[in-house]
Amino acid sequence: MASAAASSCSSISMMFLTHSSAATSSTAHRLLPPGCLRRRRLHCHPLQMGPASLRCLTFPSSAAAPSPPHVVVPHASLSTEVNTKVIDGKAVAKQIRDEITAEVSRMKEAIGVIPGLAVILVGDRKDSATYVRNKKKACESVGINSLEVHLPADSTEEEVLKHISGYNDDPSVHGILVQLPLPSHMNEQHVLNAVRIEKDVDGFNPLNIGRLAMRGREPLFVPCTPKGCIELLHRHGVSIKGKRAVVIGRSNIVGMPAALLLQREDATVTVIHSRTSNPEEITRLADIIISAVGQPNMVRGSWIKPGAVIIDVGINPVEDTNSPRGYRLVGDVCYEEAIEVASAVTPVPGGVGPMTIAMLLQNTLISAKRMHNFE
Ligand SMILES: Nc1nc(=O)c2c([nH]1)NC[C@@H]1CN(c3ccc(C(=O)N[C@@H](CCC(=O)O)C(=O)O)cc3)C=[N+]21
Repeated sequence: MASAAASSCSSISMMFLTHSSAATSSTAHRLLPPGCLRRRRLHCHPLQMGPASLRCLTFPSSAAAPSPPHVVVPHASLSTEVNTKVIDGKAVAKQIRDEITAEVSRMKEAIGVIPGLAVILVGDRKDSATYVRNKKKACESVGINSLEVHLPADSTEEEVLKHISGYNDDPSVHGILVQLPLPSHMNEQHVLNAVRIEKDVDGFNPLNIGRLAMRGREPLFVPCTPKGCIELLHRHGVSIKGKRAVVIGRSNIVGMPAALLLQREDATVTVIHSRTSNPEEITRLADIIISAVGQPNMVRGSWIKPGAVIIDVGINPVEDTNSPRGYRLVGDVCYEEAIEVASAVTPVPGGVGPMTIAMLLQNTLISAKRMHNFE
C-alpha cells in the first residue's frame, strides 16, 4: 500500500490529453506544479513549484494524522459494500444499467419502440475509438440500438453535418452524440449546434445549459458527466442541501454544469479555476469537492477538509511502464492521500467514468420515452 501510494502521487508526466483535460488544457497547464510530492513529504521540490498561489502546502496536523474517518451511510442497495469510503462508480453504473434494461424492455413490450443512439466519430484518436466502442457495448448491454458512423480525420464539416442531419430526421434515432474532440479544422460549436435539441443527449446545446441555470426551468437533457456525479452522491447517501460545494474547473461540459446542478440541489457553490489564488484555502472549506481539470494528482490531502466527499472527474493517462498499455489512468485527486482525510472518494478508474456512460444511456431512454409519450 505504502509503496503504491508513493508512486501514485509522485512525479508524473501527461502523455496525451483526454476528455476533461482536452476541454481545459490551457487551464490545466497553467494550474499546476507538474508533479506531486511523495506522499507525506512536507515540502515541494523547488523546481516543481508553480505560481505562488498554487504552491504545495505543508500538511496541516489534521491532515498528517487524520481523525478517524467519518462514515457515510450508503444507499440502501449498496449497503453490502465493505468499504463505504470508496464510492464504487462501476457498481452504481451497473445498477443503473439494470434499471435501464428493465425500462427498455417494458417500453418495447408496451409500444414496440426500441431507443436508438447514434454516435458520430471523426478521426483516428485511439482514446476516442475506445470510448465509442465502450458506448456501443453499453448500449447492447441494456437493449438500446446503437448506430455509428466513423469518418476519416480529413472529412469536411459539411460531411459531418450531413450525417447529423440524417440522424436528426431518422425516427429510430432518439439520441445523437458527436464524439469530442473533433479534428482541429472543424468548428465544434457549429457542429454541435446542428444536433436537434430533442436528440442532444449530451446536453451540450446552449438552450439546455440556459435552462439548467434558471430557476423554475427544466433542461431537456442534463450533461452526462455532471449528472453522473450528482447521481453518485445521491446513491451513496450524501446529502447536498445546505452543504458547501467546491467545483474545480469551469469547462462547458463538466465544471460549469456541475456547479449549476449542485446549486439546483441547494448546495452553496464555489467554482475555482486556473486564475483562483490559493485554491486550497477554498477547497479546505468544502463539504463536497467535484474536481474536473484534467491535472493528475493536483488535489492533495492537505486541500481536503476531514470528512469531505470527493468526486474525481479527471481521467488522466500517466506513463507506466509496468502497465501493458504503457500508461495508467489517475484522477485529479491524489487518491491515497484523499482516502485518509475524506469520508468518501471516487476512484479512477471505476468512479465517474462508468457513470458518464450510464447517464448517456439514461438520457437516450428519456429521449425515446419523451418522443413517444411513454411514461
Ligand atoms: N460528445 C462527447 N460526450 C462524451 O461524454 C465524451 C466525449 N464526447 N468525448 C470523450 C469523453 C470521455 N468520456 C468518457 C466516458 C467514460 C469513461 C470511462 O468509463 N472510463 C473508465 C476507464 C476506461 C479505461 O480503462 O480506459 C473508468 O473511468 O473507469 C471515460 C471517459 C466521455 N466523453
